[in-house]
Amino acid sequence: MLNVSGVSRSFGGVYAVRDVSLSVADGEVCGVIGPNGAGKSTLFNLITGHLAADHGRISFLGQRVDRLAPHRRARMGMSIVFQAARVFRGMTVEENVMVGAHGHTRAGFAAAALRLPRHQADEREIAAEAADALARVGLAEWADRPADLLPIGQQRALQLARALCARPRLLLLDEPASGLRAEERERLATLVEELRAAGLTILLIEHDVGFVTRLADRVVVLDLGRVIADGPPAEIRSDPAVLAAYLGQAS
Ligand SMILES: Nc1ncnc2c1ncn2[C@@H]1O[C@H](COP(=O)(O)OP(=O)(O)OP(=O)(O)O)[C@@H](O)[C@H]1O
Repeated sequence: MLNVSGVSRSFGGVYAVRDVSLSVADGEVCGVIGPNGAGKSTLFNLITGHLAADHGRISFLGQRVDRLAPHRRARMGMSIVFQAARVFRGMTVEENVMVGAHGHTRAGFAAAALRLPRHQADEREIAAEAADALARVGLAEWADRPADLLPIGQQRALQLARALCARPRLLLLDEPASGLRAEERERLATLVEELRAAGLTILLIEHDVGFVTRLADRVVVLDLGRVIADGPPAEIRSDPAVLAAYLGQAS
């Protein structure tokens, strides 16, 4: 579904991501881990289109996308949950999720924002989808409350519901567990497990190694911008190069 091939990106002559290749198969949960400064966020932004690569190719659903703007990649079915919780203030939880659905309706986001008549036919369909997505992430009873009153764990769940509303082929999660308390993290892990069981393809970039090795079918490890390991979680946990990279970090 996703193929990253020989991708590099440098800042001021220093490589943040260097000759990175990885692929994500249909229905797979792929985790990307690595110590601080390994290049995880840079790689994530290269895949979503928020950063341009200096070299290499990125293909999605068999089509080259590395020159496409983020919204074009989103239209093709990439849905992102950003690390920083972004909820629209002054909107309810349900309205926040409905925003995610406008990309694939006939009238589209502009018509929705301007409240054009043709948008109103879409509105019922979107509301039903939003309700469905909220139920999926366990937020159904919060639907009518102001989104900015939600605790951080539930704001993350709201973002997930918004991403699901866009009917993603590939869900991209940027450090979804960061800033969450233990029980919120546990709830999020359960949610990702449910999405995985439903067959969704997920790329998960994460600091928390335990979180990733629990959820991912395959784990790619970055260090100093390069891939140092790629394999099933059990193999990654005992890989000497991975242990050395994390030990180097701790010392
Ligand atoms: N916009 C930028 N300008 C200059 N240097 C950058 C920029 N973005 C990233 N870097 C550098 O690239 C390297 C990789 O950074 P990146 O944020 O991708 O790593 P990371 O694995 O996400 O780190 P962390 O876990 O700390 O978030 C770092 O050395 C960082 O300082």
